[in-house]
Amino acid sequence: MNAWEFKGVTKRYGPVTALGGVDLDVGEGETVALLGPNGAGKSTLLSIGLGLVAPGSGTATVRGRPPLEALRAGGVGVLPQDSGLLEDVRVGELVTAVAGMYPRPLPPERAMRAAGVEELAGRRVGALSGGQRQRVRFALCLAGDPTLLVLDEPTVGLDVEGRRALWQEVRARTAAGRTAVFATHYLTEAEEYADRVVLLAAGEVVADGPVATVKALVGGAEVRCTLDGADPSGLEALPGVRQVSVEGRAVTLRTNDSDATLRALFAAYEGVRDVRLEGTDLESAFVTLTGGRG
Ligand SMILES: Nc1ncnc2c1ncn2[C@@H]1O[C@H](COP(=O)(O)OP(=O)(O)OP(=O)(O)O)[C@@H](O)[C@H]1O
Repeated sequence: MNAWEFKGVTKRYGPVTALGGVDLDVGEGETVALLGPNGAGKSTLLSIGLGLVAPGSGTATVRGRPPLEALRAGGVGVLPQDSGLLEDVRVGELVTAVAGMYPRPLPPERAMRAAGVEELAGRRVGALSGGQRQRVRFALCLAGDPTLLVLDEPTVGLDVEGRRALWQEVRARTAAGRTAVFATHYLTEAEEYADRVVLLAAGEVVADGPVATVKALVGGAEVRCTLDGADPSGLEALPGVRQVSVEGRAVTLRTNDSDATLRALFAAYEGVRDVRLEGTDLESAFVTLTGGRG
C-alpha cells in the first residue's frame, strides 16, 4: 500500500487552474522533493493530500485512508508554510500539549531535541525569532511520531545549524523506513536529500523520477564558449547539438554527445576560445522542463 496517493486530483480557484489532474504515488520509505515555479500548485497539492483543502475532483489517501483520519491518528507530521503558533505558552508546554493529542507520541523532549529547541523549552513562543519558531514547528511536526512527513519549504528562515538538524532527522526517519515529501525552491536540497523529484508546472506533473533521470530528460551536457560572429544555424548543425543559445559572443550548446560536438566545434571554428564543458544540473533541467511556466 502506498504511503500517499493522489488520483486525478484537480483544483480550480475561479479562473485559475491550480491543479490540472495530478496522479502521484509515494511509496513507503521514499523521500520525494516537490519542485516547481511559484504558483505551480505545490502547496495546493500538499493541502489536498492532507485533507485540508477539498479537491475539485479526484482523491487523495494516506495508506489507503482519508488524509484527515491519518492526520488525527498521528500518522502524518506536517510542517506547513507560515503557520501561526500560540504565542502565550512556553515552548515545552506547547510541544507537550500537542504530543498529548496523539495516540502514540514521541516523548516531547525527544521531539524538541530533534528540532534543536531543547534549550528553548522554557521560553515564551511569542518571544522567539523567525528561525526559532520554524524549529518549534518542526518539533510539533514530529510530536505524533509520524510515518509520513510533509514539509512545505521546511528550511526557509533556518540557519545552517537548523537546516543540518532538520535534514539529519528527516534522513534518520526515512532510513528507518518512514516517508518524507518536501516542497522546495532549493534545487540543491532536492539533489542532496531526495531520492525522487516530482516537477510541477502550471498544475501538471512535467517530470517524475530519480534526480539522475530528471536531469537526463534534458540531455547530457552543456558546452560553453566564446566565439566572434557566431552563426546559430551553423552551430545547430554540429553533431550532437540539440539546442543553441547565442548572446553576443557567449555561446551555449546543449548536446547529447559532447565529444563529437567539441571535435566538430574546434574543426569548424578557428576563433573558438574559453571552452568549458558542464554536466546538466538540476537547475537547467528545471528551467527546461518548466519552460518558465508558473
Ligand atoms: N486560496 C486560494 N484562492 C485563490 N487562488 C489560490 C488559492 N490558493 C492558491 N491559489 C492559486 O493557485 C495556484 C497554485 O498555488 P500554490 O500556492 O499551490 O502554488 P505553489 O507551487 O505552492 O507556489 P509557491 O512556490 O509560490 O509557494 C496559484 O496560481 C495561486 O495563486
